[in-house]
This record gives sequence, structure tokens and C-alpha cells, in this order.
Amino acid sequence: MKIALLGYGKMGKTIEKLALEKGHAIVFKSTSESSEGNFNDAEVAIEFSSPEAAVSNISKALDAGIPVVSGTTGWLEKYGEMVKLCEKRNGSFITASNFSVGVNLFFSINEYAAKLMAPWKDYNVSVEEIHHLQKKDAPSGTAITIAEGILKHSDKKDWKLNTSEENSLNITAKREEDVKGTHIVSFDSSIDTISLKHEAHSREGFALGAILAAEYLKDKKGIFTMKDVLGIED
Ligand SMILES: NC(=O)C1=CN([C@@H]2O[C@H](COP(=O)(O)OP(=O)(O)OC[C@H]3O[C@@H](n4cnc5c(N)ncnc54)[C@H](O)[C@@H]3O)[C@@H](O)[C@H]2O)C=CC1
Ligand SMILES: O=C(O)C1=N[C@H](C(=O)O)C[C@H](O)C1
Repeated sequence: MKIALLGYGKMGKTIEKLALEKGHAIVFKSTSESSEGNFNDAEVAIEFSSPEAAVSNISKALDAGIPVVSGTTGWLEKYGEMVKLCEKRNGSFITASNFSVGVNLFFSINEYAAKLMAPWKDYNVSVEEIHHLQKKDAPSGTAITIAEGILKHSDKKDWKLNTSEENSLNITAKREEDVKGTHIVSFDSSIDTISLKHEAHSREGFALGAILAAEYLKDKKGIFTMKDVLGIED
């Protein structure tokens, strides 16, 4: 598969390493400052850049008729625009707040836990995320996806960052040196606490999942999710 990397930072470099090991080729890569290779040679684009750059990168791929996998977080208020553009171009698009297989299973585990806990009103649910110091957005996209899954089964009306409002789901975001991505869901009562934790040991899980998504998307048309890629039921 001939891959264009839109964004060549921590994730772009990890994807390059694993994609080459899997026998794929990198035909184009770009950063905020420069690019090399020929974008139009690509069969698929993998986009991990920044919240400000994601929409223009995704649009560039859709406009060129190149299927695009985007992992960038913090831009999802524009998701509807990208869906419309993808439909207009009869293109192919997947975005996910987290491409790792483990986190996608964790999403389902948390939804199930939230459903099970719903009648037990003594427990208060909250989400904590911990990431490296360079992370631009807070809360993490993954924490937002976790919160949205829990809210389907909860009396809480929405999620908020650092809230003590009872009817909002509290997300706490911490920034610490070199943490790849940790997410903890807690159901807390005065008697006890039930905690579910996912801790990424490296960026390889995110990168492998993005490559899997690109392999899945390459010959398809439409808008898909990581649940489609991994065959996880809703
Ligand atoms: N969905 C997922 O599984 C994961 C998502 N992420 C997200 O991916 C994004 C990138 O993460 P990292 O690689 O760690 O960041 P990074 O800061 O290490 O790299 C970002 C790269 O994007 C480039 N860039 C910025 N503007 C650009 C533009 N206009 N065109 C092309 N390239 C541009 C930068 O020059 C840099 O090379 C973040 O939003 C992060 O939250 C990170 C890990 C996993
Ligand atoms: O910025 C990161 O590093 C990560 N971002 C994603 C997010 O915002 O959820 C995924 C992962 O946790 C790493």
C-alpha cells in the first residue's frame, strides 16, 4: 500500500516505522514546515497533525480522491463538514479518537459497566486522563469518546472538564512527562470504588490500529469507524 503521511511528528514517525515493517511504502510526508514525495502517488493518507491543521489536511486528501484515516484530536466540531465533503467527493474517510485495539475494546467495556451501574445511584462515575506535556488538547479525544459512551446509560446530562456539578460527568486531565496515554473510569461510592484503567505502554498500538484502518479503507467508499474496522458490535 502506498501511504501519504500528513503530519510527521511522534505518530507519523511511529506509523512510518511499522508500515515499512509490514511491507507498505511511504510515498509522501508533510509537516507544518515542509513536505517530500508526491502526494498524488498515494493510495491512502494517514493524518496525525494538530487540531488547527486537521481539517485542511483531510480536505486535501478528499479533494484529491485519496482515502483518508485521521487520528488528530481536538477538531471534531468540524466533523459534519468533513462528512459532507466526503459525500460530495464520493470519498473514503475514517476518524477515531483512538486507534488502538485495546482502547476500542475499553470503550465497549465502559459502556457495559455504565449500563450495569445505572440502577446503583450511590455510585458517581468520573473519567481521568493522563498524557505527556506536549499534548495540545484537553480533555483527550479518547476521554470524550469514553464519556459519550457512559452518557448513553447515565442520568448525567453532559460531560465537563473539572466540574463538581452533580449532573455533569467530570473529566480530569493531567499532564505528566512522557505519559503515552492513560484513561481511568471510576465508579465511586462512600463504601468503595470500582476502577477500570487503560494504559498505553507505547504509541505502537495507536499506529498499528491506524495502519489497520488504512488497509481496511483503501478499496472502500464511504465513512467508517474503528468498530467497523475491528468488527466490534455497537
Ligand atoms: N487517534 C489516535 O489513536 C491518536 C491520536 N493522536 C493525536 O494525533 C495528533 C498528533 O499527535 P503527535 O504525532 O503526537 O503530535 P506531534 O506534535 O508529535 O506531531 C504533529 C505533526 O503534525 C505536523 N503538522 C502540523 N501542522 C501541519 C500541517 N498543516 N500539515 C502537515 N503537518 C502538520 C507537525 O509539523 C508535526 O510533524 C494529536 O492531535 C494527538 O492528539 C495521538 C496519538 C494517538
Ligand atoms: O495526544 C496524544 O498523545 C494522544 N491523543 C489521543 C487522544 O486525545 O485521546 C489518543 C491517545 O490517548 C494519545
